[in-house]
Amino acid sequence: MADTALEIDDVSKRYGEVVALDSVSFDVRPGELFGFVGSNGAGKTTTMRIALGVLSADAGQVRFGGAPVTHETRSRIGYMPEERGLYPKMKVLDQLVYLAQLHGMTANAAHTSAENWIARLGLKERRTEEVQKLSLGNQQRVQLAAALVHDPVVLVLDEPFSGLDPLAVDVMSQVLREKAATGVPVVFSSHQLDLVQRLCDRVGIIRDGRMVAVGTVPELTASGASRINVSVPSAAPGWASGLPGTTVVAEDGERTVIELAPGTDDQTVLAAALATGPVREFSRQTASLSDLFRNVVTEEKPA
Ligand SMILES: Nc1ncnc2c1ncn2[C@@H]1O[C@H](COP(=O)(O)OP(=O)(O)OP(=O)(O)O)[C@@H](O)[C@H]1O
Repeated sequence: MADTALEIDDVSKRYGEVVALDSVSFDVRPGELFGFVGSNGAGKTTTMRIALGVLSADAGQVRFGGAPVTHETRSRIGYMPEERGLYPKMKVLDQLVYLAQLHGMTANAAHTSAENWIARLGLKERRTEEVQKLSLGNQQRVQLAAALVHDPVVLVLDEPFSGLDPLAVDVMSQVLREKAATGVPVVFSSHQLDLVQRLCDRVGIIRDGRMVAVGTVPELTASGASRINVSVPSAAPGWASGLPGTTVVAEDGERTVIELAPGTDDQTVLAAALATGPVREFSRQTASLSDLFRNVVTEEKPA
């Protein structure tokens, strides 16, 4: 089942009067790390639970490798639920071995895999401790191990980075990258947009149960306005005002931030800057997922 995509196709879900998902579609391609972002209550957990099959959709379909997700496929998904869900009194190693066997591994294979992930995730000294006695961050590492221990062909992780220290964030990031590099589609939700931008191949933004953007960050930010930072020490204040196709968004001492309307040639701005005297800095601001997110979640809703 390697090299197959996870497809969420036109999925809708209501909880009574609440429309949690309204025709949500996106796909997570083989080998891809896909970041799923949205405000609180936007519908991420609901989508992921439906993808896993622990919740049924009212309409639409989830497919893996082109076929609807079945009980068999489901057992090959690695899932990290938001509410977590380990057995608190079970010891780390026992728990992982048990979960791997539950997913169909032999006792030997389960043991080997559990020990591998324990080592990989820095849990060796904790392997015989009860999960409930671990710190939250370490519990989360165990939770990741639980999602990986049965060698899943798809990974669906609900906020795997929340509450992790920077070192654990690095470990988690590396593991997810490595897993994707083996051809597995990996989707995770997160509110840490800088991290999502750094780590993910593509992102999907959900708002009030509807997908409002799907693509790479450069694709999603390409059509919007871009900003440049200009530093002109000898310019008079207001030197940039009135340049066609531009808006001055900040002026702080010698530094001016100028927003270019789509299609505006930045060389016109450079020429105007040079006309004031020496130019110390002239650089484009990298478009950020945070800016894009703010724009799409605060836009007026379509009628
Ligand atoms: N069991 C439930 N019963 C009723 N409404 C629910 C239930 N679960 C979720 N909802 C509602 O469905 C919508 C989507 O919730 P969901 O948990 O999927 O959002 P989310 O994007 O994961 O949010 P968060 O970032 O806060 O985890 C919300 O309006 C939520 O209140």
